[in-house]
Amino acid sequence: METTAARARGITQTFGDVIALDSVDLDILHGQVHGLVGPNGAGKTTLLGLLLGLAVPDAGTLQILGTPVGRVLGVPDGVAGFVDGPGLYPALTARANLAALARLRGYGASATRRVEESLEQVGLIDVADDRLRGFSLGMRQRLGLAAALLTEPRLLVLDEPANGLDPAGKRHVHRVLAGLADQGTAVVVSSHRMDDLAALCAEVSILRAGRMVFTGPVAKLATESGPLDHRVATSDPAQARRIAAQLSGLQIVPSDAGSRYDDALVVRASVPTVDELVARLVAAGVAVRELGPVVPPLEAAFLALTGLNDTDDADRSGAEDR
Ligand SMILES: Nc1ncnc2c1ncn2[C@@H]1O[C@H](COP(=O)(O)OP(=O)(O)OP(=O)(O)O)[C@@H](O)[C@H]1O
Repeated sequence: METTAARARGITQTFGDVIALDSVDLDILHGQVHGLVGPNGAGKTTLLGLLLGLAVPDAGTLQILGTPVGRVLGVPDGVAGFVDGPGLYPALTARANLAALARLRGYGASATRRVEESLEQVGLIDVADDRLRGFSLGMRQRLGLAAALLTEPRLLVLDEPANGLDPAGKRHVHRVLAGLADQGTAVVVSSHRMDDLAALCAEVSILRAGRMVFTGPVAKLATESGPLDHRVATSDPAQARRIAAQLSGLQIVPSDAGSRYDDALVVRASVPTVDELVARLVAAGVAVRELGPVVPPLEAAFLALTGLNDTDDADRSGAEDR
């Protein structure tokens, strides 16, 4: 089987004066969950829409499941998913929604099996005969995923599938997506937040204002952030500060008024320099009680690459999502 499920080269998409995607390259591999992340308006939905055949790019080439995408709209064979929320009928039950889709797609004898398996997979079997109208946002998201799974896709494209899900629901959906990837499906999911994707994705792409600022393995992204801020809580903060001040390549980060870091020291330094600080503290008899990055490395790389670390916008958008 071809290892690349989707390949984009130099994809550009404009809406009037707005350049939604600016010469974007992307490779989506079979057997992996690929995360697409970026701030509001970065171009995530536009890119996912292209993968789903909802639009054709103004420039560049796009190949999906081995077939070059031409100028004609339409979901390519073997591709399923949704952008801007799943399109479903509120007056129908979950089961009837899926049965209607299965009929539309002409699944014939395999329709019932596919409907029941999809409901089972997303954990909606117990509410399968409830009308969608009464469903929470998270349950609708799961039914949207079930609708995509009906087609047994080889490329699954989901715009913020964790939107509206509680932590247990999110874990469930993540398990479903990881299971599909294990069976060889290529899965693309978008999110605003790196930490949501870190646990799920082998590869990640970061868009900023229509430009791809990073695409590759998650492990590589962690090395992109440069020196991180580390919080160091010790038995003797004053002595720790004096020792830290003597280390080259280390910057002491001024604590905020009414600090969230209490009297712990916050230092900006590479990991080897932080290791050296710990060695010197211990040698001087200062106990290290807590040590860790203030922002996890992947989140820090995301914030640095998207420019969000200059403001507290990232914290705010995160709070909305949680
Ligand atoms: N149909 C459209 N008409 C005009 N402008 C559009 C259209 N679709 C997207 N845009 C613009 O293109 C840019 C990228 O939008 P897109 O929805 O792809 O971003 P996004 O990363 O999905 O954002 P969000 O996280 O807010 O969903 C934005 O500036 C948006 O306003």
